Amino acid sequence: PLQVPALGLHVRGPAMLASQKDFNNAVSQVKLLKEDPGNEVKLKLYALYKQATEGPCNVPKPGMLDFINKTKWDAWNALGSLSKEAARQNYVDLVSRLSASSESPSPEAPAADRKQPESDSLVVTSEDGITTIRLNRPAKKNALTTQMYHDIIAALQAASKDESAITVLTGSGDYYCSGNDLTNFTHLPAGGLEEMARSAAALLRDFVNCFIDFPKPLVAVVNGPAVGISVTILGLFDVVYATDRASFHTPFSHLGQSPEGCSSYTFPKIMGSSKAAEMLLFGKKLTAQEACAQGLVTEVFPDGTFQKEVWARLKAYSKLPPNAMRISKQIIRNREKEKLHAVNAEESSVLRERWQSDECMNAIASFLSRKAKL
Ligand SMILES: CCCCC/C=C/CC(=O)SCCNC(=O)CCNC(=O)[C@H](O)C(C)(C)COP(=O)(O)OP(=O)(O)OC[C@H]1O[C@@H](n2cnc3c(N)ncnc32)[C@H](O)[C@@H]1OP(=O)(O)O
Repeated sequence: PLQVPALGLHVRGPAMLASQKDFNNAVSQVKLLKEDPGNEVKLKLYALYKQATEGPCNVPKPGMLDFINKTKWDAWNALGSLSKEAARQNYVDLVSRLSASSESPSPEAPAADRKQPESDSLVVTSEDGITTIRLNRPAKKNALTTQMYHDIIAALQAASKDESAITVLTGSGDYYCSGNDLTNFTHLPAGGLEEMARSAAALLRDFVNCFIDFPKPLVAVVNGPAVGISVTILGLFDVVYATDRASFHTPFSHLGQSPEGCSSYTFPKIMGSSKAAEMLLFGKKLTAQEACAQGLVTEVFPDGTFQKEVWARLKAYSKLPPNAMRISKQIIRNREKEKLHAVNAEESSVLRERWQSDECMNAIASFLSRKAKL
């Protein structure tokens, strides 16, 4: 069979083509799927549906800022001159594969061990004197949604007042965090791009302020690669433990953006101005060992023993007198606080402008249409 490269679909001979009735049934079946098939598959379904019902893409390309319609248009347009009949067949085949996989149980794990369905993108637990805030969107590499920024703020505020001695931020799955969820920029409010940038800058400022003001020892347990804001705020943690699988990447220029999380101030202080510039201007990705050598990471552990070693150490530290730890942190942090708040305000206001720039819009559109990866 011929391949339609962008979507990996097959074109069959006429004898095997699905009827209109099969197609109508498949359209109804999609609504009954038990599991959300994810955006990429939904985009395929959309494109095939349009091709099957209207033929090759025949509408003007939406504007650059109209992310969602432009992504849909790209998917439809990528089907080129695929015939309506072949598109119908591919749609039916895809729905039948989706229905089969949503009905059969996952073979990976025995029932007793299987992970419960994710109900929440952030999980907060308190045990052994440690409050753990866990980013829990492993399928999206723990990218931070707008709701997660709000939830992390609330979790930090609660942790600052709870009984625990130490607070930890970590991630579920193979990533620590892939930074800001780039689809946050596609939900344009009534006030348009300007209003989106204004409210995102206000939220960013509140979010970073919570890290600046956090009164107890704050530890990052970096369980895998870290990108963007999840890297920059590490400069506001007290201790950063990383697996040797972790990497540290701040691709702000690639995204038409600029540094946040006070990194324009903390990174040059931590690693010197030229190493900081290589990361923040040129997006140089550091290995865990490099980040440790440059002072951003406290200690690197082999991935195989990472969790065991780190948690054993944190449990021991959590038994130290909590007031002494708080007071020591205050002395270390207090003389810097005013400066950090000023830096945060400036970075947030520069980003507010950046988010409205063509450079930024183009970079995000490019990610969303999956033409580019870091
Ligand atoms: C209040 C607002 C404050 C804003 C503060 C600003 C912060 C700035 C930043 O944080 S800049 C950094 C932004 N992050 C990125 O640019 C990372 C983008 N992601 C990638 O480049 C890659 O996904 C990867 C390198 C992290 C991982 O690549 P890999 O091939 O291993 O995995 P996938 O690409 O297939 O990813 C799996 C699914 O996860 C989705 N995803 C990953 N990261 C993000 C993200 N940052 N935003 C949105 N979605 C993300 C990816 O799209 C895949 O989803 P799918 O399975 O539905 O396709």
